[in-house]
Amino acid sequence: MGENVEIYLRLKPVRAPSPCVSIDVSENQCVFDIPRDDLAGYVNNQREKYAFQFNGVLAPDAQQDEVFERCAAKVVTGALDGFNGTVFAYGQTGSGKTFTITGGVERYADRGIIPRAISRLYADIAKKTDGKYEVHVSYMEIYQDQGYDLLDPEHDTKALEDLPRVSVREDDAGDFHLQNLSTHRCESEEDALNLLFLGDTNRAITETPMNMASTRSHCIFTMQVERREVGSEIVRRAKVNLVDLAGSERVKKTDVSGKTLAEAKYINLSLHYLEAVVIALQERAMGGGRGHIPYRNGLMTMMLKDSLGGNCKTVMLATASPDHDSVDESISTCRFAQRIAMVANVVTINEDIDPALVIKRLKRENQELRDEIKLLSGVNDDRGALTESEIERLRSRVKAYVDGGGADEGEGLAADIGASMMKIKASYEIFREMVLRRGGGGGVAGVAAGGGEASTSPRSPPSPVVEPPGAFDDLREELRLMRERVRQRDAEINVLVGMLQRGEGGTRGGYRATAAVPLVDASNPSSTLRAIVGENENGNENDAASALPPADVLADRDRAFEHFKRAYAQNAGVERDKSTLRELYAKAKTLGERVNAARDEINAQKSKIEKRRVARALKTLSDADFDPECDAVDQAEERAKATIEESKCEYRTAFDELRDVKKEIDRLQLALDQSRRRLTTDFEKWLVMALGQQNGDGGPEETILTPGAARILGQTVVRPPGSAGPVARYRPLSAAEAEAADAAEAAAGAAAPTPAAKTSAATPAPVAKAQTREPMTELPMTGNAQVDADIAKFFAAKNLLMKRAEKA
Ligand SMILES: Nc1ncnc2c1ncn2[C@@H]1O[C@H](COP(=O)(O)OP(=O)(O)OP(=O)(O)O)[C@@H](O)[C@H]1O
Repeated sequence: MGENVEIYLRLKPVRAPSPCVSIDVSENQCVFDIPRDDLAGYVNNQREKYAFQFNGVLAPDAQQDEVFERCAAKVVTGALDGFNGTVFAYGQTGSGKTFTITGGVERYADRGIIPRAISRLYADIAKKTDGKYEVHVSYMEIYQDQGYDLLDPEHDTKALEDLPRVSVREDDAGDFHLQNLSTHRCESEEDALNLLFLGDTNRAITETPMNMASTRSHCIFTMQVERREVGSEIVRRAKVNLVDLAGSERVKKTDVSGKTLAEAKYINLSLHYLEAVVIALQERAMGGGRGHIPYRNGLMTMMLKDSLGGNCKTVMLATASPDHDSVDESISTCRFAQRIAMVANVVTINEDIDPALVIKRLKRENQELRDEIKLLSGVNDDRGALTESEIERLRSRVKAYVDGGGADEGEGLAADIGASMMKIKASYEIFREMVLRRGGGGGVAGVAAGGGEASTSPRSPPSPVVEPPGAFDDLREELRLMRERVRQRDAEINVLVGMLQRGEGGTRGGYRATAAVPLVDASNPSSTLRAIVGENENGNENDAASALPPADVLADRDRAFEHFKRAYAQNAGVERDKSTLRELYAKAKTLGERVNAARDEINAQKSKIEKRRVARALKTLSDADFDPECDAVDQAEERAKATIEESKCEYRTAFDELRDVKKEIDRLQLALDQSRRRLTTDFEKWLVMALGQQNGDGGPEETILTPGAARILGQTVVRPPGSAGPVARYRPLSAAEAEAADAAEAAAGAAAPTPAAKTSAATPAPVAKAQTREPMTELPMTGNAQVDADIAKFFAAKNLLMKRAEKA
């Protein structure tokens, strides 16, 4: 997609704006109307009116959020879609470039494009569900055409020379690569903001006294965004450059000498190179020029190669001061912007194939092909017979496959057989024997003894299999264990479903349907209760928990919970974790205060230095004899720098500690959440069992609950035909029954039962309702079509609830 660079003009608020400068925000125009008398000192004395057109004009009262939304937000959003982007500020010294790109330190609302871009990027990433995003950040300063890494964590920075130097390498395709510039992975917005703060602080304290109040260097903050789609080999990479260029004023006007002149020359030179690149691009856009774009001349132009004439959405923010003295510089800024607007970029999504994933896939395909070749050529099968252990391994694979039938087992079987025809045939033999013996053991004698040959020979018709004594014992035992496991799962499902329904605050506030629960080991009920509650602190079993609480405690869910919690072994650990968490919070608070205090101190010292430099700059202008080189060592500034240095150490130490504490808090909170969930689940199980046991009943197959007990559990009780008295047999409702119960309740206009936790055991309403229902028929599995359909419906409903429970 061909896209021209967008240009915006931002005027800085000044006390006395020149009457020569006017803007039309709705027309995006800025007009300089200069009386003929004033022309002598200005850029072109043949004209008196200059009108410049922009993509947008931001008036002096435009706020930082408007500037971000209009100029930079789309560039940030584009990066998430894989488009490179650059926003750069260009204008004379003091016109507001740094204020626009980085922001002011006084007010939160003054934060500039970089911190806002960081926040927006992470906020947008949080909303994305289409893949995994990673952000890397780098921050570089270019001073006298030399790059410096502002984010080097190793060095104790006192001067610019302390920072690592960045160099550029050009590859065969003419692309430039930065070397020795650190990039930092940022998991969160906070990480990225802290790096920005570190870079800004380094930038402030490495300014030389000769810099005065103006920035003599270019700064580039880069965010690289990488997106990987789940299950795809394609990776999208895009980078966003946020650039604060050095002041663009002319040397002759600033009338400086010595080191400042050298700096100004460098700045002018690099901006001159920038201008040369832009002019060459403009000529190319108009169909002329030599086609060569002189990016290679300077570091800044190499850095901006993609942004100017390359694959990048680029926005230029021209900043200008609308006061009388700055009119000529403002006109030249606007002229430069007009040239930039001619530059056309070709913007494409940066998608790449992730080589690691491709290698993995190719390796897999390769292996499959090798297997296929072996299979077709029978290479592997000229070896001897399968060994006993190979056959045993195959047997257990085949058995697992038959038992589980899941994808994993299937893959396991295929992986084990590989490309060996001999193993495939042996597997068929094992299948055959299993079918003939109905899953019984027995060797694959033919395979073992005769090897490949024996296994391939046609088999004689199956002879009637005589079951050897005890042949099925292990299978029966296995079956019994499996049934047991199924029953346990059912109990867990019921607890989950109940929790889900109560959590959802459904219309009825209680269990809709419940299966018979294998609640208590009939032979030793209290052992089951003990198993849930666990061992106490000393490693002894907890008798308090296995002892049933009094009936009135069990009848009140809240009190029952308190009873359970007191006895619950893991509760002591939870309480300990809670108190550790409280301590960690207090520690984090103190550390946070230390970080903020250090940050405030650094900012205060930074603005102190800035003010001193402004004062000295003014003195340079007003006092002809003042020599900035002689006044280079300003004691107060040196002290301020030393304080910044100390505060920086304090900031880093406190921040590192805070990060560690935060990680610990996150871990502990996760553990606590898990413990809380376990506590609730175990309580539900315990309550079901305790209530079942209280009734003096409960066996492996089903539990007898009184209607009151059922109500405490929040369950709907269905009275089977013929049952009478205070005891209700507790069994599943079919989906049809549940629907019928709903309809009956709605028709009766009855209020939904309150959540079980708050229902008193004496409240008869829900039970009375259950008792007045038509007696339901038991659900014998007789093959009766209607009954089977009901069962099927019930399980469908149960599965649905299970899925929702899992989701929840
Ligand atoms: N839009 C604005 N609103 C309020 N204050 C501003 C605005 N623009 C700039 N300023 C103030 O003007 C002063 C100079 O601005 P800034 O440092 O951003 O200029 P600059 O163009 O980056 O200068 P240099 O080329 O020296 O880096 C600062 O004190 C800044 O707070």
